[in-house]
This record gives sequence, structure tokens and C-alpha cells, in this order.
Amino acid sequence: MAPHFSRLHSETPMTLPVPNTSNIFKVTAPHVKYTDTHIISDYVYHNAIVSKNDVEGTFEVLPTETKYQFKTELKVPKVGLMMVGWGGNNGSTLTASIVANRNNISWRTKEGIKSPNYFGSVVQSSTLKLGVDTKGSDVYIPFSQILPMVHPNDLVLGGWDISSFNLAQAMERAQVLDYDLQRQVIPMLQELTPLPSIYYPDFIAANQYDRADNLIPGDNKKDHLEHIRNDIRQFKAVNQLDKVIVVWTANTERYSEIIPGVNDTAENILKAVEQSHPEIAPSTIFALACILEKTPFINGSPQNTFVPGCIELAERERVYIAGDDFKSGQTKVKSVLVDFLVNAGIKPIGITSYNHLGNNDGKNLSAPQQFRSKEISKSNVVDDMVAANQILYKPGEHPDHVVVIKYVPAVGDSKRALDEYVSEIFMGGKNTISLYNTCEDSLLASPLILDLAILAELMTRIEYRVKDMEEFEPFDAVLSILSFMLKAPLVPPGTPVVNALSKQRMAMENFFRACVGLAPQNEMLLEHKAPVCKKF
Ligand SMILES: NC(=O)c1ccc[n+]([C@@H]2O[C@H](COP(=O)([O-])OP(=O)(O)OC[C@H]3O[C@@H](n4cnc5c(N)ncnc54)[C@H](O)[C@@H]3O)[C@@H](O)[C@H]2O)c1
Ligand SMILES: O=P([O-])([O-])O[C@@H]1[C@@H](O)[C@H](O)[C@@H](O)[C@H](O)[C@@H]1O
Repeated sequence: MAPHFSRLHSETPMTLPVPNTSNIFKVTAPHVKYTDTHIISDYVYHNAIVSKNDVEGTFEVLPTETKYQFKTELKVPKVGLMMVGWGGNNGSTLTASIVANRNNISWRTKEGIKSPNYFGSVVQSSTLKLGVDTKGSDVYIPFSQILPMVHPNDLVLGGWDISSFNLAQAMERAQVLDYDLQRQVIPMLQELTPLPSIYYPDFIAANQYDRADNLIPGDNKKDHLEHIRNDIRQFKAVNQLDKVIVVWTANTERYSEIIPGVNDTAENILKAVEQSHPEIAPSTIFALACILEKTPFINGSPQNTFVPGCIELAERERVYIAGDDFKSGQTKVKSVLVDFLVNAGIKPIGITSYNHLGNNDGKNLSAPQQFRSKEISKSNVVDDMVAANQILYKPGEHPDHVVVIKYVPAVGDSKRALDEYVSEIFMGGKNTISLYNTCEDSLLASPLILDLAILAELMTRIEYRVKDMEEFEPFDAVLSILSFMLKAPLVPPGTPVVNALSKQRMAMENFFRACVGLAPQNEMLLEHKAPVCKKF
């Protein structure tokens, strides 16, 4: 009888260092092919089709297999990141932070010397398990090494703002970064000035009026669309870029009304722009401009930028879009905690998310219509987790869920977030979890802009095909694979929305694993649970 595998000693998992090349590992297997330009991997996607017998209340499960082939272009292009709202807290903080990282600028604080980093970026500061070593210990690599990706330090930065402040002035206005860091990056940031943008007062709070001194002239929305398109082309040409990614990190807009014949189809929305229809928002103008320029566009705010006509145009033009609303703080915690509670068989019945903050985002959100956009994106995050457990919740039953945001200038960007989760537990018991969270909100959101832009660019280099497809094709235009970074994930019409953070991370990680020929991470650790008859 073959020797049983001896009990493993629990060695600390190993994380390989971040190399200066993208070929930190190679998968040796017949189903993975490396060429000079691509990785091509075969992947068998396992699913299970369930049919219910309503009479007996039983299910029949039919396991299925779909054979995919993924092709990833290895060459990392020269990429520009253009931010709409570049002069805001997020945009200026991210710009200063990239400059600090790129130039390895450290700074002094009362706690001592601080060094630049990309903490909070999944791509730059998280790892994923590659496999186990010959002793059975886990081997982890930096997430950024699973496939060749753009490094944040190499991003060429640009963008637009309705405020004329240069990036140094914007950074000072934001009051997010330590002074000794600001002092050192000012010379580099004062050279950076946002392009003039489009400002339709009706879409953001009236209290933003004073900032709006950097505007594209006129009120013709078709001219505005073409102006933005030209800005993108010019930025790409002047900086000799291969690609540009545009991220909306400008103010939260009110929701746009969906009007049949205006913004319900690709053809109608382009016609509505020609007619300068009042219901076309600035963010939608930017999205349309990007789609027509074959440039991925990501919405980091909660408004419904992607009205049906915009989505239809993206799908027609096969240009990637993603949104909505960076998932950075309370909502990120909520998408973990509710997932944990419900999957532990504990029933949240009351969720209260209160916060106050004093930055310009909070000022804009102090207006009812802009707050309503944010309230929607912050409130829908538990729907999928609740719907998945019909033991705890009857169909249509939901926890009480309240979102409160108050504007308190005195605290600046240092958001104070208080959350309370009241749950029913065993035998009529109650459990209350209270959380108090304070931090510079922009330091949580800025790294997500990097992840969104870098992964969106990576997705433009990956194609797939299944049986009967001669050619490789891009994925659906709506990049739901980016949902980990977003509060209200946009998904292809008619497909499910997943908010649980663990599922979002699993989907993203396993997709990239499949692109290099690795099976999904399943954490079964069978090698430690069942006798194995062969060495690792
Ligand atoms: N933690 C976070 O900071 C966080 C988390 C999730 C979502 N968000 C969202 O990200 C966005 C930016 O957040 P922020 O803290 O940087 O806000 P901010 O108010 O500091 O920055 C927004 C910037 O957008 C500019 N702007 C407004 N309308 C514009 C337009 N039409 N074109 C170009 N620029 C325009 C403003 O002048 C301002 O400089 C907000 O919508 C916010 O709700 C932020
Ligand atoms: O990310 P999160 O903490 O759930 O939500 C945040 C809100 O609590 C905050 O009031 C708002 O200003 C930020 O834009 C962000 O949306």
C-alpha cells in the first residue's frame, strides 16, 4: 500500500517577492500555451442546472461543463488614466500619491517617517494563492503578478475638472495628505492642470456653483460630446499612449429620468445629445464620448450614468464600461458582515449606516437629490445575500436598512461612520454589532481608482472563445468582473447582481487563474484531509 502522506507541519505560507518582470511564474501543463505575445489557456467551466419539481418540492441537478479558451496579450501598453473630477479629493490625493510612490518620496509625521505605498489597492497590496510547495505549504504571489498588468507608477495622469485649481492647489484644498508630503510634491503637481469640463447645474448640488470656473463654453451637448472626444484623442497623441482609461470621480449627480425615445436606446440617446436634451447628464456625455472613442469608462459615483441607451451603445461598440460608486468604507464592511451573518444562519433585522464628513463630497451630498443617488447605492448592497437565504427571510422580506449622511465641515475628509447591525439569533435572542470607523475617506477610495483602471485595461487584453467560435471575442461590454471595487455593480442586462465581497473577490481571482490555466481556488485542502497516494 502506498505510504500515506505524513501530517503536514504548518509552515508560514510563502509569498514570493514582487519581481521586476511579469513572468514570476509559469504553468507547465498541456492545456496552457505560452507564445511570445500571448498566454492561451483551456478552461473547463463547471456549472449545475437545477430544475424544480413543484409538486414534490424536489430539485433535479444536472452538472454541466463548458470548454473555454482564454487568450491574454502579454505586452503591457503605455496607459493614460484620465479622471473626471481630477481636482477633487480623490483625484488630487491619488495623483499626489502616485507622484510620491514614483519618486519614492518619504515624509515626516509626529509618528515618524512615512514611506509611500499602495495599501488599499487589491492589485498592488493583496496576494493570491498560487498553490502549495513540496512540503504542502501555501505559496502566495502578489495579485499584480497573476497576469501582466500596468504598474500605477507608469500611468500617465490627466483629466478634467469644473474647477480651475491645478493639482497642487487641489491637493491643498482637499486637506487629505500630510503637510510634509504635500510640501515635497507641490512642484510636480502645480504643473498639472485639469482640462475644462461640462457643467450642467441641475445635476449636482447648487453649493458646487462657486467651483465652476473651468468650463467648456456653450450649452450645446453635441459640441460638448465632440470636445471631450477630442480631449481624449489629444491626450493620447500628446503622451504617445497606447490606451486611455477614463474614471468618473467627479461629484455625485442626481439620477437621470429614463425617458422612452430619449435615453432608452443607443440611437435615441445620440439623437437626444444632438438636440441638447436637458435630461442628458454630464457623466453620460463623458460615457458616450468614451464609448465613441473606444475608451473604457468607469463610474465611481452612484448616479445612473449608464442609462439604457448608453449601455446599448457600449454593447454595440464593444467598449468596456463599469460602475457604480467606489466601494470603499461602510458599504464594503456591510458586504462582508451581512454575508457572514446570513451565512452563519444569523438574521440581520436592522442595519443602520450613519456617517458625517466635511469634505466637498459631503457638501454635494447634503443636497437631497444627490444624497438620494448615494442612498440607493448604499442601500441595495444586501439584497443578494438576503435573497439567498429563504430559511431566514420569507420572499420579499428584508432587514430594516437606513442610510444617513450628514455634512459637518469641521471633520473634513475624516469621515466618522457609525454602523449598527441588529440580528435575531438562537431561540429568540438578539445580537447587536456596533461599529465606529474613522478615516480619510479619500485614502480608502483613491486606491480603488487604480484597481478599476488597471484591471479594466487588463480586460481589454483578454479574449475568449468556446466551441463553434472561430475567432476569439471580447467579453460583454459591462465589466461586472470589477464589482469588488463598486457599491452598486453594473451587470449585463438581465444578469444577477452579486454584492458579497467574498464572492466578488473569488470571481475576479478565479477568472484570472483560469486565464493562466489554473483551476478555481476552492480551499478544500483535500491533501490535508484525505490520505494521498502520491507526493506533491
Ligand atoms: N471615499 C470616497 O471618497 C468615495 C467613496 C465612494 C464614492 N465616492 C464618490 O467619488 C466622487 C468623488 O469623491 P471626492 O471625495 O473626490 O469628491 P470631491 O467633491 O472632492 O471631487 C469631485 C470633483 O469633481 C469636480 N466636478 C464636479 N462636476 C464635474 C464635471 N461635470 N466635470 C468635471 N469635474 C467635475 C468638482 O469640482 C470636484 O473637484 C463623488 O461622487 C463621491 O460620492 C467617493
Ligand atoms: O463607501 P461608503 O463608506 O459606504 O460610502 C461613503 C459614504 O459613507 C460617504 O458619506 C460618501 O461621502 C462617500 O462618497 C462614500 O460613498
